[in-house]
Amino acid sequence: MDAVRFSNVGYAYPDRQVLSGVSLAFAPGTHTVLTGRNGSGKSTLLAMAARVLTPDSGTVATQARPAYVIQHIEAPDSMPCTVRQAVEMGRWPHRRGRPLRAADRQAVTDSMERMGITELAGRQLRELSGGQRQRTLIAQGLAQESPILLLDEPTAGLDAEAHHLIRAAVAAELRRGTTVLEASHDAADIGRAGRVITLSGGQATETSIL
Ligand SMILES: Nc1ncnc2c1ncn2[C@@H]1O[C@H](COP(=O)(O)OP(=O)(O)OP(=O)(O)O)[C@@H](O)[C@H]1O
Repeated sequence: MDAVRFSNVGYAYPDRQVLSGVSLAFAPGTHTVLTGRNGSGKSTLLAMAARVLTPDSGTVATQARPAYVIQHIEAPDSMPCTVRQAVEMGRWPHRRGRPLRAADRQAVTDSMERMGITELAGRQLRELSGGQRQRTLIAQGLAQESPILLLDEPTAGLDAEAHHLIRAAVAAELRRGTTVLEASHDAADIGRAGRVITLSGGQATETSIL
């Protein structure tokens, strides 16, 4: 069974058609980078895999509920939330309303460590830099321990250390069999992927890797 499958998927925002008849299948444990110009539909495709958006036509199937790391988050002043609490949100799918258990706390602690944000645990999200917030979002995604990880430009705007930590986290996820689907413009990220798909004009094209 495929980890993620798009079958003849189309999607339009009110004023523009973004994707038309896209069919793609991703085998379990594979690493794919989605690339293409700004506005080509990478985020839209990932959001459909995460079930945040519903395709206008065609179907999207996933073997499990994916962990989805969006590109940016707003942290309004009126919303108090520490870094640790934000990462704990990644455990919601496991908890189904029950209190946090030792295994949940361990997953949260490990994910913060993997993203180098342990020292920030008690800080409010609104007090963080953009890069620190991005690390927090990725830690939240890792804490979900889903077999599918969707990353929307995870390294954009981050320093070299964060870049390295994210690459190490992706490599570790692949070793444990996670399917990783990542949007990126970064040549080094693209070079590391097992498979590269370019979006353009609403279509997805496989790019051969030499
Ligand atoms: N909420 C929205 N309402 C209307 N149009 C939107 C909305 N979100 C995205 N779009 C448009 O849909 C197209 C695809 O956007 P999308 O964010 O999927 O592209 P992307 O490939 O991820 O771009 P980038 O590289 O800039 O992140 C763009 O033309 C964008 O302007």
